[in-house]
Parts: sequence; C-alpha cells; structure tokens
Amino acid sequence: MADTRATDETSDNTGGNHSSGDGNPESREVEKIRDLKSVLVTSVLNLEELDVNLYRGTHHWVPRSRRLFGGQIVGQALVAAAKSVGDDVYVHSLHCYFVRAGDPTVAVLYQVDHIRDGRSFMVRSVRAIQHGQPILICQASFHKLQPSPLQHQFTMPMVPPPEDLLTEEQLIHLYLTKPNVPEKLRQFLNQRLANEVPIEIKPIQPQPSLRRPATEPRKLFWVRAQGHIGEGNMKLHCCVAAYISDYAFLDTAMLSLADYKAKFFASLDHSMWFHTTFRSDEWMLYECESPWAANSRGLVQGRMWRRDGVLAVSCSQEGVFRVQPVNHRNKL
Ligand SMILES: CCCCCC/C=C\CCCCCCCC(=O)SCCNC(=O)CCNC(=O)[C@H](O)C(C)(C)COP(=O)(O)OP(=O)(O)OC[C@H]1O[C@@H](n2cnc3c(N)ncnc32)[C@H](O)[C@@H]1OP(=O)(O)O
Repeated sequence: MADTRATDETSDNTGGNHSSGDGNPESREVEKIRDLKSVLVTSVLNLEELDVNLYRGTHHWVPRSRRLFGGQIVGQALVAAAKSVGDDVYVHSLHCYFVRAGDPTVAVLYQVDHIRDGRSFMVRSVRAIQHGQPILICQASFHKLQPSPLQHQFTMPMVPPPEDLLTEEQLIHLYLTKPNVPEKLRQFLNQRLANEVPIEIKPIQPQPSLRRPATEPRKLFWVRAQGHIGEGNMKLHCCVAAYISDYAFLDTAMLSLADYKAKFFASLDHSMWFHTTFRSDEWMLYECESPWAANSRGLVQGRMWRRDGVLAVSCSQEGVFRVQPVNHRNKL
C-alpha cells in the first residue's frame, strides 16, 4: 500500500529543524547502523506462510523473564491479519488478550479467521498458537479511508527534540563510568547493553539511578525502530508500532511506588488505535501514563506522536504486578 503522507521533518514542535549528523564519529557509526534494513522487517515480522491463513513467526529478542515479548506476538498477529485484506484498507484498531506465556524455545503459529468483510470495515480474528494452545487472541479491524469534517486531537506535549537527548544505551554507558557502581547493578546494566532489542529509546527525563522516588505515573520518551524501513507500506509501519508499543509501556504503572520491585509482571491485554500515517523508523514521542493501579493490576494508556505534532497511535494495556520491597543495602 502506498503511504501518501510522509512526515514533514522540517516543521516540528520540538524546537525546529534538526540535523542528526554532528560530525562525531560515534554518531556517524549510529547513522551507519540506521542504513541497515530494520531486523523487525527482515526477520521478526517476516512470517512464513504454511497454508491458507496459517503463518509461522520466529523470535529475535526474548526478555529476561524468558516468556515471549508481548509486542512481538501482537506485531506478528497483525502481520498475519494484514495479509488477508486488500491494499485499499488500513488497520485502524486491534484488541488482544495474552492468555498464556509464550515459549521462546518454539515458533508461534498464527491462524487467521475472516470474521466479516463489509463495505467500509473488515474484521479479522487471529489466534497465536504454541503447543496446540492459544497464547494470544487478537481482533484486528481494517477501514477504508473516509475523510470527514469531524476532526480533532489533543496537543502534543512540549519536549526537547531527540537530537538533544541521549539514547538509553548512551545513558547506561555514562552511568557505568561512575565510581562505586555496585557489581550486581553493573552486571544488570551490562546485560541490558548486550540485549539486541531492535528499538531505540531516548527518555525525556532519564532516571539517574535505580533508587528513584515515587512519582506521578507518567513518562515520555522518543522511540523508533532500529534500522531503516522506509516509506511505502503503512500496514508494516503499524505492525512495527505494535511491537514497539509494548516495550517500555507497562512499567509506567510502577512509577507511583518507590522501594518496591515487581517480582512478576506481565501484560494481560493490549489495545491500539491507528489514527493516521506515520513512519515507525522515525522518532515518535511516546507519552505513557497510568490512570489507575490496585488489586495487583495496573492500567496504562499511551499516545504516540509524530514529531510534527500529529497524534498517530493510541494504546492501552492492563498488566498484572506482583511486587515486593527492595533491599537497598547494596544499591546506589
Ligand atoms: C525509558 C526506558 C525504560 C526501558 C524499560 C524497559 C525495560 C525492559 C523491557 C522488558 C520487556 C517488557 C515486557 C513487556 C510486557 C510483556 O511483554 S509480558 C509478555 C506478554 N504477556 C504474557 O506473557 C502474559 C500471558 N498470560 C499469562 O501468563 C497468564 O494468563 C497469567 C499469568 C497472566 C494468568 O495467570 P493465572 O490465571 O494466575 O494462571 P496460573 O497458570 O494459575 O498461574 C500462573 C503463575 O502465576 C502464579 N500465581 C497465580 N496466582 C498467584 C498469586 N495470587 N500470587 C502469586 N502467584 C500466583 C502461579 O503459581 C503460576 O506460577 P508458576 O508458573 O507455576 O510459577
């Protein structure tokens, strides 16, 4: 499908026109990596067709929890659903339940059911299956473009542009240069650096250490897929956004609680609404907030903004959190 609306990088509300090249050899290295095609496109979201409406997906990065990353399963389910509709419709929403933990030692099968094809909307249901049982059930709905005078959106928060901020990786490198970083924490951060997460993040207000105060459960960060995807296939950008949207989302609910850590947390469901065209390989501002948490569950809501201030995607998710007090004796 042709993406007819490219992001206008020259007119943003984040401080004007910014060039990513700064002459620094490290930045040039980063730009070289960005020339490579995103692994999300070449591998993670590149499903193998096994039969009619039946696909197989493999894994790239697996979180420390050793259960499959929810964003990967949602992104792959959306790829499978999108293969069953024509070029004249756009995905406008999806609603998923994570019903079982995904097993990283085997592939995931995606079975697509055609629920309904209407004049304007098409609905698909996808079951992600491992060991003969569903791990995710997902409904995705597609819509033809139908312009209307009814139009409004919230205003994007004012934040520094991504060019003025450090990536999560750079922040960790900086932190590791400090003296007296406890060995356990150093190991944890080095492990984080070794992770091949195909996502780049630039937090607006980086946490200087693990020992943080309780704050309003809200955070903002710039995010994009690692590597190049390019213009063109809007459905693919939505699948990549589905992957990205789950990465640093759920822990927003934990911000209101200091001196506790989650000994177990997992997303229970995930919903997304796609409002307009965007590029998932270009910086988008992810605004995440948690309006409620109690009873071992927390709700998070998110908005992904194109850097020209257009609201591109809305997300919402509930997660289960089993928390325990942190022993701060050996922490900074
Ligand atoms: C700014 C930059 C910051 C960057 C920060 C980001 C950093 C890292 C990112 C990391 C990645 C983020 C990950 C994002 C979230 C995810 O992707 S989570 C993955 C997707 N979701 C799932 O996998 C959930 C799948 N669903 C399930 O597993 C189950 O449905 C469920 C566990 C939610 C339901 O549980 P339940 O109904 O209780 O099932 P059971 O089979 O009975 O129990 C499962 C285990 O839980 C234990 N348990 C049950 N109840 C309790 C209880 N009340 N208290 C304690 N424990 C309980 C139960 O004993 C089982 O345990 P075992 O498996 O037997 O050990």
